[in-house]
Amino acid sequence: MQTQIKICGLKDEHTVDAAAKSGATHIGLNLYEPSPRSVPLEQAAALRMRAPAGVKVVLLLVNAEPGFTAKAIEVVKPDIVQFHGSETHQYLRVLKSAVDIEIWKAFGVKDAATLKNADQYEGAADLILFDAPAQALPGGTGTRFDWSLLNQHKHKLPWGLAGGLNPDNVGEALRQTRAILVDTSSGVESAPGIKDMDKIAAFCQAVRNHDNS
Ligand SMILES: O=C(O)c1ccccc1N[C@@H]1O[C@H](COP(=O)(O)O)[C@@H](O)[C@H]1O
Repeated sequence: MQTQIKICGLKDEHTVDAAAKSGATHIGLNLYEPSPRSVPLEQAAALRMRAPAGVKVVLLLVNAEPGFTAKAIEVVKPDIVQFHGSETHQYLRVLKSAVDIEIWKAFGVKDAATLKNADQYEGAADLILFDAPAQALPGGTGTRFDWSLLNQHKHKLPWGLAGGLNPDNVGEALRQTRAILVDTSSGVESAPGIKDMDKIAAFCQAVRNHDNS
């Protein structure tokens, strides 16, 4: 089975096109203003329209107000919303019953307790995204966590891997974790917030090389 590939933090149509052409299955649009990868709502809506059929659009929010969340979903019409803050399973369960799109919840993995906490999101999220712990930003840190923790846990939900993935390490990450989805942002950039088309292509190729090995 092909690994799903999410390229996150796209800000313009050229990088959306490059990600799609390279074989990304998902693109991420970031509405978290403090991030160098954030885009205004209107730009996210325009980029959503640019994504070709077959490429799923993931809207990234961090502790957004419920009113803004509802507006963002209405304006952008994403396939998926990725919550990357401290959103509770109770909140996401209510939201999930009200919308007809996938809900993803990201966690910064410190230790085994993080993975147990993620299990509580059964029925509240469709997929868990395991990322490195927050630093100045809650994500997009370019750092990894201890992948071996993932193999020591009996997961209750489908999960994907994020955090410090790049073209050079994603093959090894997949060998070690057998993740069904990999997600990268800073690992395919030349500077914070500036995507590098060659790195996007190399990342996708490395994933496909793994899939075909
Ligand atoms: O990318 C960001 O700036 C960001 C900001 C706030 C929350 C999440 C963010 N990105 C997500 O974090 C993962 C890991 O990033 P990286 O590959 O380590 O740079 C990324 O894929 C996004 O889903």
